[in-house]
Amino acid sequence: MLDEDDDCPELVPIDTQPGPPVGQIPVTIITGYLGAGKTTLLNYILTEQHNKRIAVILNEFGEGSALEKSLAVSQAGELYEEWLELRNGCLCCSVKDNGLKAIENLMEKKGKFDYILLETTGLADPGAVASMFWVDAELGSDIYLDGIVTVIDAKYGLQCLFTCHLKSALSFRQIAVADLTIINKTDLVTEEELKEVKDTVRSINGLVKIIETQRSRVDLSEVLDLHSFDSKDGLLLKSILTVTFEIAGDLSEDALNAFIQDLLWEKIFCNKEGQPMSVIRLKGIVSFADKGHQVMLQGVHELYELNETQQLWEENPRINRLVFIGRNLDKDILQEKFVSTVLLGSEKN
Ligand SMILES: Nc1nc2c(ncn2[C@@H]2O[C@H](COP(=O)(O)OP(=O)(O)OP(=O)(O)O)[C@@H](O)[C@H]2O)c(=O)[nH]1
Ligand SMILES: [Zn+2]
Repeated sequence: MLDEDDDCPELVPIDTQPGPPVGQIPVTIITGYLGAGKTTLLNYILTEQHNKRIAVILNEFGEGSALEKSLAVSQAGELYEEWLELRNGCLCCSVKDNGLKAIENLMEKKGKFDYILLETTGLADPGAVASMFWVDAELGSDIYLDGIVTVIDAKYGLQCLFTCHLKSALSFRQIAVADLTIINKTDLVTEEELKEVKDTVRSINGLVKIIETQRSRVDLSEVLDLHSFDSKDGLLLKSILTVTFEIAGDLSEDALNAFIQDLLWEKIFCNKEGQPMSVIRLKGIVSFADKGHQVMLQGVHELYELNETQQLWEENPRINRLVFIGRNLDKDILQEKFVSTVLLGSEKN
């Protein structure tokens, strides 16, 4: 719950739960199927009275501009736009990784924001976007995920939820991971139809908060600063573990590929109970002996990539930092495998 004092732009959570560290910036992911009213919601939020500097990131695929994302920033009430050129690979990972990079770049240039709103494309899986923020929080990012808001078109949104395959899977996931659902365009449906939509949402996500709107007009306090993940380990993150370790030295690139493939593809690593480890998200900075630059490891489910970064190791100690998020992970076992098979200079190399 937040202080609503108008003279106080620095809103400080006063709850007693272990919240995010002071100074971290909340991100709200706004998702929902094509045309549900996401942009309408963002515009509404930006023009409402508030004392926040809000950065909005639009991850949309406009006509012919798939390689660019528009970035609009509301500062002291005025809206200006800045175009960031972002390299764009696959929909899920590159878009969100670049999204985060864009935020970081922008903060460097323009100073910090109080709040970030990220509109995903109507075709995005918000779960994958969200996992990006968990892993970056682990790596000490300035940004934390505040909540996932899913906008639903009351008239067309769920119409074919159980008939059209692609759409249903997406809409289903968007609702399943939501902390808040906004059933929008209530002007287009009858009471009965609205109730049906609400029941469907409820059946997919029994815990989610539901708000009904026209033109996405919501009370800002219902959307921002939800702190959905501060104490959420028991819900969405249930049984999902994070393992982080740091190992000094150089790695064998071939051995690292083999290790990752065993982990992500073959799933041959098990925890002490014999359950196979399952990785949802993987990220790291690693060192290869023949490379002066740091190498970034990025993985989402079965996909991963290793890319040389601009960052030189120079005189910095070469320390590999790895973060794994997933189920049945065991730090001791993972680290032992990693050190014995991937690290150069260990017995097997
Ligand atoms: N009748 C009605 N139309 C609405 C309402 N809210 C939004 N719209 C209209 O719905 C259309 C889509 O709204 P957007 O906000 O662009 O939807 P979006 O989710 O951002 O769409 P994409 O980014 O293309 O996925 C626009 O023409 C809006 O004017 C509403 O409550 N009622
Ligand atoms: Zn939009």
